[in-house]
Amino acid sequence: MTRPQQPEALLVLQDGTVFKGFALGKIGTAGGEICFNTGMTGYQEIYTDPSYFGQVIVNTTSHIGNYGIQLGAEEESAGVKIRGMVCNFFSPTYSRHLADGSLQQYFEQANIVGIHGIDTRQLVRYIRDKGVMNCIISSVILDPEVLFAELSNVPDMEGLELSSEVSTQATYELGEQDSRFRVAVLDLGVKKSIIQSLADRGAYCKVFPAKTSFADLHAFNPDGFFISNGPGDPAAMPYAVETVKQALDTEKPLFGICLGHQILSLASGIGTYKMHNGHRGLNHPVKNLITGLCEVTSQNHGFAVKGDEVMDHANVEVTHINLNDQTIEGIRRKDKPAFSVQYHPEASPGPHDSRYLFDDFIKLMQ
Ligand SMILES: N[C@@H](CCC(=O)O)C(=O)O
Repeated sequence: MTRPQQPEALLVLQDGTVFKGFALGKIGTAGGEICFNTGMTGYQEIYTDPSYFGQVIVNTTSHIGNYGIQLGAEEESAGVKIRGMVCNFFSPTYSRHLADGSLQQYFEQANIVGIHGIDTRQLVRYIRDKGVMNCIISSVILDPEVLFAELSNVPDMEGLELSSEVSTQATYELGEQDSRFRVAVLDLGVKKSIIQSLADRGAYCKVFPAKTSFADLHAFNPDGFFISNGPGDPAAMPYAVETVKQALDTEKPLFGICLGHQILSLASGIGTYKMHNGHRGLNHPVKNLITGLCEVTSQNHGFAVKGDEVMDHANVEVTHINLNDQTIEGIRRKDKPAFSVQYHPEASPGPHDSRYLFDDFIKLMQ
């Protein structure tokens, strides 16, 4: 049996390096920041995580698509958020009785352009050494020079505010209305499983658009504030920093995850920076400095908070560090009931070692 001819595709990096492969998903052209995720599973949760908005994801696990997709259950938001996808082996067919369809159809419907047949080991080693950069994929422009010229239209992630593009437009509520705790969730690109993790612990959550004023959050009369994950550069979000500063003044508990951690840091006077390469995967070792225990964590971030500025801060203490590169993974305020982590305790996908952080937030509200 001969295999059907597959359409060709090109991947061009910002420094001009060209990779040749085959088209997947929608036939077209897409550019964004190229990032690699080392997770072995959970591709649909990754593609629908709003924190990946504007990024082209390289999956280092070699088989993608083989278990299909599930609508709802494995979506972290309403639909695909990544800009493009790169993998080694892409399976257009799938095998799982619970699946609702193929990843190929899912990407076609969401207009997601991808490329497969790429030696992702070579690609990842390359971008790991050179550092994060933009890229462009196309299955219609097959001249590398023409494609390279198109790359100049792809914006740099540094300085980019993206939360308002993925945040909810209208408020909504989750959980039981007569719950003991009311949580105001600032949606900077929140993952569904985070709100679910709060609701599962008895919190009645009201989710607000990214640019909601503090006065509107406060009018909900919350027992605590939650500042979500999300895409883009935290330094380009003075509006969220201002909201968090005012929330801190209430002396009510505040918990931030990933982008929310970076915003709490900025609101506390600690700067952020763009990393050489982000952390994206499901097995990043983190040490909890309070308990002395290590947790294996799910991560997705390209920015981080400045370690020296945390260490020198009179009112902020480091609670968690990354055991691979000693970057800051968690902080807490000494003078306020506020804490945050750079990684993703809700996992989805990933290990569940860090779910205790949601319990800690609930305890703080008690
Ligand atoms: N956009 C931020 C935060 C990501 C997140 O919240 O998941 C970063 O890349 O560092």
